[in-house]
Amino acid sequence: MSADAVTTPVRDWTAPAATTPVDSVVVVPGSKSLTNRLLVLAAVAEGPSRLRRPLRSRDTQLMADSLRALGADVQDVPGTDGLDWLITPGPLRGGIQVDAGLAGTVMRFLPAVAALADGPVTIDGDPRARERPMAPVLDALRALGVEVDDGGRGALPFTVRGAGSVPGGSVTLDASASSQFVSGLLLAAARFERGVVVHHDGKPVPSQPHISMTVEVLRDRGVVVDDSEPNTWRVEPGTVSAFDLDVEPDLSTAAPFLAAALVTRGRVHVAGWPDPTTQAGDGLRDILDAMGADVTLDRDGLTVVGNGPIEGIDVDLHDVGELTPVVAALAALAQSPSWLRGVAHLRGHESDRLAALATEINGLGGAVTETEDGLRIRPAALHGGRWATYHDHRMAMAGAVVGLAVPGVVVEDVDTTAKTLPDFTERWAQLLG
Ligand SMILES: O=C(O)C1=C[C@@H](OP(=O)(O)O)[C@@H](O)[C@H](O)C1
Ligand SMILES: C=C(OP(=O)(O)O)C(=O)O
Repeated sequence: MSADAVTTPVRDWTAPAATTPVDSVVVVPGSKSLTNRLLVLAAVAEGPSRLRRPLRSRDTQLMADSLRALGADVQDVPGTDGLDWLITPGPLRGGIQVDAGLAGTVMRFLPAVAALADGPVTIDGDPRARERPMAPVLDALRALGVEVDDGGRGALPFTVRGAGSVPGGSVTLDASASSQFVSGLLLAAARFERGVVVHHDGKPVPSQPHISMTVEVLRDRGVVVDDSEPNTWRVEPGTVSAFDLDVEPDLSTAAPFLAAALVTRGRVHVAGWPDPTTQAGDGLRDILDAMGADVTLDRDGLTVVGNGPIEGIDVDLHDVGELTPVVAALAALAQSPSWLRGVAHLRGHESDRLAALATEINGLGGAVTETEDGLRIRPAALHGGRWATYHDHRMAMAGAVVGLAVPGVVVEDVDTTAKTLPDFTERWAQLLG
């Protein structure tokens, strides 16, 4: 959808209340963050790559479509479990427009790739995407020798004037609003003439596991990355090796399903939980344990059992911000107060998640106070009502979690979950049997 597109009718969905404890084995699809990183790397690699069990969702389709427009051949091929992606890199071409939708990974990862194209690449997205912070990436690209036209907005839409090559070099930016600013520069930097040295200067960078993920996927492709100095990342110029690999399941997508074990005092097993992993969602193990669940990781996967009331939690979510909506939903159902801290940057996510969570939980009778960088959530008796989702997949999933315990929660525009999980409501029905 472009910012000017006509909006389609939305589907409201009454979240099913659980009448019995859930007891379910859940298979979640591939990680959004890994799929979109690997698609980018495949498009700048030295040969064809195969992505097995990739996530197929709005965010990853937008990335695949954008890379096709840029000249990569991205084919659907039958895999062992659904369709794989076979990506053959081609000369990167300009003279195109691409749609980032509401995908942070597309809007922040593509500009550096577009800079390698042989002409202008215009990137736009949903209306809300135009409000998401973008300026540090565009300014950094300019400092690295790339021409970017953004009409002075520092936001979508903008045009990267690809010149076929990027000089690269050293750049300082403030990545306190999003780790994706750093990841987006590093992912394409091996193809810059001098590589890149990125320095962060500002409040701490959020979502550190996502930067570790970027560094790891680059190193696994033979790219030399030095992250030994705090807040500095150096990528040497060189080639990116082609690959053939399985995408790990998306652990952040697992969050609402695991939360259901606590809410219903049931049991949920997520198959194939990777260990070790750089995914932020792995933080769920400690968070759910602290909220009163029994959490067991073994070679088959992760099992979460809810045996008693949900405990409130005092937690800094700065590194794992994308878990906040589901943690807030659990906190709203807890028997003791919670304080979710360190997530001011969530105001620039798909929605202003702090405002959205406070508004929606309070709208059901909750007791939530927004702080500058988080939420204070006190126990309160909740009642049914409408739950607005603000085009935010994780708001919809948080509404589903609340609805397990509170009959009559109507999640507006539930299909916004297509950003990362197109068949969310079917999977939720399966979870509840
Ligand atoms: O690089 C990535 O794949 C992501 C980084 C994080 O972004 P922020 O650092 O903007 O929070 C995370 O919240 C987002 O869901 C995915
Ligand atoms: C912040 C998120 O997404 P994006 O990749 O669009 O930033 C998210 O999925 O929680």
